[in-house]
Amino acid sequence: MFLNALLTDLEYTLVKGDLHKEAAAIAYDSREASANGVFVAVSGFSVDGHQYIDKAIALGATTIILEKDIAVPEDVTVLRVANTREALARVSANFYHRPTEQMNLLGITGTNGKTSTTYFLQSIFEQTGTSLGIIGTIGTVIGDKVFQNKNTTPESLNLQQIFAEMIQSDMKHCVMEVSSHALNLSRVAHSSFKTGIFTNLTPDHLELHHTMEEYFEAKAKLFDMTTDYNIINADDPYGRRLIDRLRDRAPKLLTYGIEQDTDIHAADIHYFADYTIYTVNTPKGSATVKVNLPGTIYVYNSLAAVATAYANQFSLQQIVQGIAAVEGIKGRLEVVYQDEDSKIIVDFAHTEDSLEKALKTIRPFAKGRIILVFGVYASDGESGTEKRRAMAKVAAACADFSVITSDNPKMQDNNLIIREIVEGMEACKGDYEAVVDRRDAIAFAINISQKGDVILIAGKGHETSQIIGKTEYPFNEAEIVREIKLKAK
Ligand SMILES: CC(=O)N[C@H]1[C@@H](OP(=O)(O)OP(=O)(O)OC[C@H]2O[C@@H](n3ccc(=O)[nH]c3=O)[C@H](O)[C@@H]2O)O[C@H](CO)[C@@H](O)[C@@H]1O[C@H](C)C(=O)N[C@@H](C)C(=O)N[C@H](CCC(=O)O)C(=O)O
Repeated sequence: MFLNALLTDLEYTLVKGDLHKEAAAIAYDSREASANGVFVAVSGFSVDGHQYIDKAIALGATTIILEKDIAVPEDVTVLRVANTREALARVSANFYHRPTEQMNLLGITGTNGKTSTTYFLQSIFEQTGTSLGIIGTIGTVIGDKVFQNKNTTPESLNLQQIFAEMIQSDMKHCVMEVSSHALNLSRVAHSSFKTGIFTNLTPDHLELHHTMEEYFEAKAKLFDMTTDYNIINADDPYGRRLIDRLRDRAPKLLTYGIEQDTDIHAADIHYFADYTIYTVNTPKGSATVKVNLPGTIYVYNSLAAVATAYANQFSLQQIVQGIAAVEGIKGRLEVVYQDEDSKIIVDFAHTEDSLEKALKTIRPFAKGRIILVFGVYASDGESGTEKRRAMAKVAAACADFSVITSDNPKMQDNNLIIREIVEGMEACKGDYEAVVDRRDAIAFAINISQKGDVILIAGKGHETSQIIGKTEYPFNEAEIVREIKLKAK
């Protein structure tokens, strides 16, 4: 592509150089720079990309987009912009010929429920033989091809490349989990969303957003980017604020919920240990929905999928068939071991709200005690301490016994993290044991369990690693449980 075409709709100042030249590739990491390419210098959280401009030039970059006053060699074109992350999104979309303008892009945001909603949706789309691409926590899915992303919502350059690959594979529909980080850091800028979906908002990522208000405003940005529908959970207090904001403006608003009077409404809900049945009422009629996952959480997540599929013109029959066809979701209240005496469940719950909901879902069907294995993943600043205490409070209130352990301590002081959870537990007079090594903690929980007990291992869900320091160790909880059980026989 020619550089001047790449710069279409980008606001910039030409510091020096020629625009009538080739722009063969784009890089935001100097180590990925290549011949005749464009290097976009990003001021990061840990380092400043501007200091790697020389390295990018050495690897062949001939155009630099920057936001600071930096001296760059003569023969290189230099463009200055106000925000390089935003510029990266613009040139990346241009480079891949604005793929989202040719597709039906659905964006889901909210603290919890994003991943399972994408899985319900994928199954509904499959009912009509329509393939739906997925970008999210579990990775990117393009037909049979599945690969991991560094982030839940990838950086704009990677994202536009994924969209282009979807278009090339004739995949015209894509559902994407849109994180608040992505919205704040322009990763999804210049992507055209047909539909935006809001699940809920509870405390998380406050090390980046500082306050719930900032976190909410980050999420709310998605609903200024949509063209066809905004789909909102009306039972969530932040959802109701969004509804008030979006009610009298385009695009169309579709609400869902159980408690409030909503467009897509669940009633007559029957909960069972492994599944849930409810009636969904829509403006076009009612149907019975069977969700093969227990608890209110999955009523909400399946409702989000019902509303989205409804907005996308699927029939109620296709919708209920699609939801019933989902047998389970990896790491979402996943029963990884069960015999006559015991049940062991792995779940991604890693916020106080999701942990409480998971424990309350299990409680009515537990014949014995609930033994919870959990930790709190590394997070910076004061919100870390608050979160550790809050998680301990939930554990003390909703589980019978807790095994406090590690969850991706990364570079943080793991003993401090565990000590603060223990302090929270002591303050609430919870029954607990601290076992630093997560594998030992799981073994301990299994060892003390008695007939009828349910063990919930919370935090990692589908994840298959434990990050200690800078090293990522393999850690597959389903396999670990089976190994421990096998040894015990
Ligand atoms: C806090 C945060 O979001 N950081 C993201 C950010 O990194 P950064 O800007 O701090 O990068 P940096 O290391 O300071 O480097 C700055 C620039 O210098 C460049 N560089 C660096 C070294 C070098 O030799 N040459 C070079 O050019 C880097 O490529 C970068 O462009 O931009 C990177 C590129 O997009 C992201 O991968 C990175 O995500 C990190 C890994 C991360 O952990 N992010 C989390 C907090 C996150 O985004 N989570 C959300 C939500 C999760 C969920 O709830 O599901 C997500 O979407 O994943």
